[in-house]
Amino acid sequence: MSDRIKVAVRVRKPRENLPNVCHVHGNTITLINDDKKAIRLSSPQKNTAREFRFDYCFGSIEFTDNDQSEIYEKLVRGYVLHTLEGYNSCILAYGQTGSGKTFTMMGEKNNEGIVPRFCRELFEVFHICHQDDQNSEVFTDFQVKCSFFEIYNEQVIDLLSSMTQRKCKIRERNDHSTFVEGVEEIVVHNVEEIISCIHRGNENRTVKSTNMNQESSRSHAIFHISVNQRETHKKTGTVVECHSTCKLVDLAGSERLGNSAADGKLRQEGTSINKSLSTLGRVISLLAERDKYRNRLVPYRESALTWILKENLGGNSNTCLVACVSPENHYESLSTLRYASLAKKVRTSATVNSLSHIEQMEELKAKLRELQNMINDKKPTSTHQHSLEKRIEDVQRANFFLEQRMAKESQLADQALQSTRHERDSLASVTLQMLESFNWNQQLNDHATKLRNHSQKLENLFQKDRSFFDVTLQKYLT
Ligand SMILES: Nc1ncnc2c1ncn2[C@@H]1O[C@H](COP(=O)(O)OP(=O)(O)OP(=O)(O)O)[C@@H](O)[C@H]1O
Repeated sequence: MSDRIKVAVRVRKPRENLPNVCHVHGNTITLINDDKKAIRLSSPQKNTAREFRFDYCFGSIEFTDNDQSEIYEKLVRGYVLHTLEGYNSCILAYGQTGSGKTFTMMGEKNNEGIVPRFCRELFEVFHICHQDDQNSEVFTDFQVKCSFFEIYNEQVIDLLSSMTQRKCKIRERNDHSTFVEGVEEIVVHNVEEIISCIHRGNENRTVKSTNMNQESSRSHAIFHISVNQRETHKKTGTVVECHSTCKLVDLAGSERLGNSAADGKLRQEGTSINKSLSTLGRVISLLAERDKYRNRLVPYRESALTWILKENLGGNSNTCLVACVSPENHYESLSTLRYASLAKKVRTSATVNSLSHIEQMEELKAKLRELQNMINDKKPTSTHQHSLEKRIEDVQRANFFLEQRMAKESQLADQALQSTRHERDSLASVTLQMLESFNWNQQLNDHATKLRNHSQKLENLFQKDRSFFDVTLQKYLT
């Protein structure tokens, strides 16, 4: 789905005794000059007055809890749903220092901002889905991981790592999207775990006191949520997987160095912040006029911030910019509103990152084909070719020796086999002879037994005859 970046403006309450130069009417903002004359944000070519409209405008007259929940409900809830539908999302808070970016993103203890509210709702929806699963034909399994890092002086620092100041690198994938390598990704199972990650990361953020803000963020902070959903059809067993990410970004404040920075370190931080924000501005303005500057290279790589946000600014993402305005300063407010209205023109093209197992297999097969083609197409350079040829020679030589050794061993094995066979045959004939003599002995035994039986019978007959003779002789004598 191709859609433009949504832009919301949040005007905070002016500081004590300072005039409010920014007025909110519905979705329109009017900027008032110090002499109370309305300044028309006019186009330079035509001198016609023009009002700037945004998708949402929030004017904070009173600091109430409603402000935070109103922004969440009108603007952010939709992005929770996008994430659950499988789209990548990104919400960025932009504005001058002290304008309320951290307040908008993180909030305060009893008045939470976008990030904790987003996480709470995400887990609430999972809970509802699990309850629904009992009556549904599909079973959904969710896995949520989060990471939290900051970009401080152009370096990416992991805010959840157990190692202090763990620096990470930004890498590009084959599909040209970027990621932070080596950042700790924590698997979270419930709201408590994810909220504790937010708190832990916030405690590790680089914050300092400046002339403009007691607790000024000196870095861009990115809370990254990745959601894996696995839907299994109970009857058919078909599985559909879906992976989406959401980046919630609290940018460091744009600042006029004369206003905010005093010593060298603060100045250096301020310069680095302004540099990355101006690269973000250039990327946004080139993307806003994409049709006009189709052949111009978008300078994503010129700052760590734009390099990490590449996909969210010009690729597969539903993105939203919340521009925070401090209404006491006309110049700063004007600059923020101009930045925000430029972002309105940028289009991204979000697609659902969902894959069935068959599609996943196809994707893997395609990757395998790609790799095979790469191997086949690889044309070695002359030095590479030389070393390859040498290796082939070595392998062939080793192969020859192996063959020789195998032939010798097989000859020895043949000889051993012959002598074993001979020994076996002679043993067999001895066994046969022994068997024959054993049989003969057996026969002799049988004959002896028979003879013994016969002699026994003869003895019996003889005994009988003898007794008969004795009886007859007795009779005769008497
Ligand atoms: N809408 C608001 N309601 C209540 N308090 C606010 C609001 N906006 C800002 N504040 C308060 O103003 C102060 C400065 O806000 P915050 O630190 O959020 O500014 P920031 O834009 O993040 O500044 P920096 O860029 O210097 O970090 C904080 O004390 C914050 O509580």
